[in-house]
Amino acid sequence: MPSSPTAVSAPGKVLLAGGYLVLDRQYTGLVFGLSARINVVAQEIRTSQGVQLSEVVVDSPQFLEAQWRYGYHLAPGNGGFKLTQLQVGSNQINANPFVEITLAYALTYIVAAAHLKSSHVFAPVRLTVLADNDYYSQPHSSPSSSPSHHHHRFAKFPTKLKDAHKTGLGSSAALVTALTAALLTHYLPASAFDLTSATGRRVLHNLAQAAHCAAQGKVGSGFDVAAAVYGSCVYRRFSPSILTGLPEAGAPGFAPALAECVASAAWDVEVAKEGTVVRMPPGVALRMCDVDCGSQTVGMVKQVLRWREADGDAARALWDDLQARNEALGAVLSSGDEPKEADIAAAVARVRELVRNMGVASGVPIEPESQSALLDALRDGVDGVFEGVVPGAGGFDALALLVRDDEATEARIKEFLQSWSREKGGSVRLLGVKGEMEGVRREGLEQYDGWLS
Ligand SMILES: Nc1ncnc2c1ncn2[C@@H]1O[C@H](COP(=O)(O)OP(=O)(O)OP(=O)(O)O)[C@@H](O)[C@H]1O
Ligand SMILES: C[C@@](O)(CCOP(=O)(O)O)CC(=O)O
Repeated sequence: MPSSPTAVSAPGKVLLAGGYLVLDRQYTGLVFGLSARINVVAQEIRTSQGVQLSEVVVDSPQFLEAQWRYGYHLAPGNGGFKLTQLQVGSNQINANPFVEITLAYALTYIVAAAHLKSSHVFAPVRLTVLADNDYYSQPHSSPSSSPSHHHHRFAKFPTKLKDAHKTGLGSSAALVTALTAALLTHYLPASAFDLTSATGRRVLHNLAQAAHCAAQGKVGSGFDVAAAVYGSCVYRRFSPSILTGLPEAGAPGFAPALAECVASAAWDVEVAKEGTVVRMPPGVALRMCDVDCGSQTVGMVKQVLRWREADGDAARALWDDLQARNEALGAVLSSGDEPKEADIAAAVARVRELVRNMGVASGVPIEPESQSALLDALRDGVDGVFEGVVPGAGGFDALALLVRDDEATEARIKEFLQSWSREKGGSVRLLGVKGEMEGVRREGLEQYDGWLS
């Protein structure tokens, strides 16, 4: 009997306050999960009786040529599973390192940590990835223009995934987290992995962080994976040294090292969400704007860290002040009494001020002038917009706004952004996403009608 399909989803992220600081364990980030989710459905592939296949198929049916098929085998010297991408039709192989590395990590972990025999055979599986449309800024067959009932939530994009313009909501972290969660839930008994338990989430978090760092080729703060697992939180990063001894997937010793790493007590990450540590007050929404003006700055993190190194005491004083203002913003948002709109606006403005100072001091366009002008115009010209920031690393790509949570405000923002885009050139657009508290979760299958083959 094939097992029944398993569906999970993980949210996107926005770092409302704490960009750069959160790279250092002495500081924290104010992280919000977003209502845009990446869903993964795991289904057993039926094979003819007696036929055994070591195969995993990953499909992203919203995009062109987005299927990745892998065979896998155990690598010698306890190296865990090594994957080999198989050609699909006559198409050139297009690698997806986030998918490939996550599969290698999750399958290896399942065998190594669940004490399965190393000769363990997995029933072949198909994983279908469905992402909420706001992760990508391409025009698409929107729900209203698509009469077919099964396209009501997930759009078809007329591009390959590599050509899709991402909006920066953390698709890779949500993907890695949801894929890992789907595989662990699908292959392990509930007694060995339970997504809803604190232990299950810790295993998922540690494994997804390790896989995401390997796929990215660098160790960031990891706030995006934390948001995908835990949802909105105050985040203090893990010490990067936890990952330094880990061999590459497939290299000798990888399997036991991964199991040990995931279970290690050295994970010193702190995720605070109990009580009212992080939340949006009633009547307030966190909204995102996509700023698609084409300019991008690379190396921002390096340059800010270089300034911090060089400026020593002055930089430390600025970061300490900014941390206090970030915490004050968190406190205003989560205070038991309903905060006044003016208090929210003032707390965000105080954060913005020091972020701008950090940008000037480091020479990095964290809140570039064009973004300052847009934020000021929204705040001063649109009723219901309290304040906003350039989130995360800053730059030209996005804005996060704190606004009154009603349709009239939403309509005013949209209208304002249309005329702003017309007058200034470029394209600024309000996304549909809102801040949301919940992290990874199991999903029912009904919402994927028409997408599962
Ligand atoms: N729908 C999807 N199906 C399969 N893989 C996906 C999908 N969406 C994203 N990915 C993977 O994630 C990668 C994009 O990750 P990247 O970290 O560059 O962007 P992001 O996480 O969305 O943005 P940011 O890090 O700026 O928040 C893609 O190249 C692909 O490997
Ligand atoms: C600059 C940094 O603190 C935030 C980057 O955030 P984003 O990718 O711009 O959302 C880097 C990090 O936390 O890994």
